[in-house]
Amino acid sequence: MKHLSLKDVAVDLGGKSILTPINATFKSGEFSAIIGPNGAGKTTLLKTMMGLIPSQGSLGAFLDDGQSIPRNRYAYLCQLNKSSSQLTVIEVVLLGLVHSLNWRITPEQEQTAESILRDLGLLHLATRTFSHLSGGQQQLVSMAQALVGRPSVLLLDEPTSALDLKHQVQVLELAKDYTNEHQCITIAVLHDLSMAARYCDHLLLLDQGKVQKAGSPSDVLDEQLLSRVYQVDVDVGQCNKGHLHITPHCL
Ligand SMILES: Nc1ncnc2c1ncn2[C@@H]1O[C@H](COP(=O)(O)OP(=O)(O)OP(=O)(O)O)[C@@H](O)[C@H]1O
Repeated sequence: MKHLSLKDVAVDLGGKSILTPINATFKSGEFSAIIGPNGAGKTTLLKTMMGLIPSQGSLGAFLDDGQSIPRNRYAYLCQLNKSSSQLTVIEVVLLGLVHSLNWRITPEQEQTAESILRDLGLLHLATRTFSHLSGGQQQLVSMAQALVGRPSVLLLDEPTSALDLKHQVQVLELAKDYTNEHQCITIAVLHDLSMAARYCDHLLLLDQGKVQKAGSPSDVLDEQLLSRVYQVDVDVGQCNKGHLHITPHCL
C-alpha cells in the first residue's frame, strides 16, 4: 500500500510559526480530508505536501518497497481564483499532462483530455476561453486538469467551494471513485463537514497549526471537539441513510 507520511513537519512563514510539528499518515485508496477553521493552516499543509513551501521535518509519498513517489506523479488543485487565462478549456486540461507533453500534442493526449472533459460533462466547453467561464465551470475544468495525468497523489484545496449541490456531489464522487480505482492517495481541504463525513474515509482536524484529531469521520466529528475548535455549538446527527450531518447552532 502506498502512503504519504509527515514526520515532525513544521512551517514558519513571515517569522511566525504556522504549522507546529505535524505527524500524520495518509494511505492509498483512502479519500482523506483536512478540515478546520479559517486560518488553521490547511492550505499551508497541502502546499507543504506539494513541495511549494519549505518545511522542517520530513515528508513524502512512498511505494510499498519504500521507493519515493516523484513529484511529477502528484497533482494539485489550488484554491479557486478567477483566472484571466486566454487559453482554451482543452489547453488548460492538457497542461495537466505537462510532464509528458512535447512540442506536438499527440492525438492520444488530446483524446485523454477530451475523455476527462466528457466524464465531467464539460466537453461542449472544450474550445471556449477559460477566463470566459463561470467560477464553478473553471473549478470543474481545474479538476479535469488535476485528474488527466492519472496522478498517484491528488491534493485538492477546496475543490467544491464554487459548485452547486449537484456538482459538489459529482466532484466528490469522482474523487472517491478515482481514489478507489487507481489506489491514489487523495487529500482534500473541505469546509463542508457533512460532505466530508459522507465521502471521506479519513479526516484530519487542524486548528492553529496543530492536529487536534485524526481518524475516521465518526472518531473526529465529535460535538464537543467541533464546538471547541470552530467556536460554535454544533449537533452531530445521523440521517436515515446513516450519513453523519453537522448542524451549527445560532451564535
Ligand atoms: N506567505 C505567508 N506569510 C505569512 N503568513 C502566512 C502566509 N501564508 C499563510 N500565512 C498565514 O498562515 C495561517 C494559515 O493560513 P492557511 O491559508 O494555511 O489557512 P487555511 O486553514 O487554509 O485557511 P482558510 O480556511 O481561510 O483558507 C494564516 O494565519 C495566514 O495568515
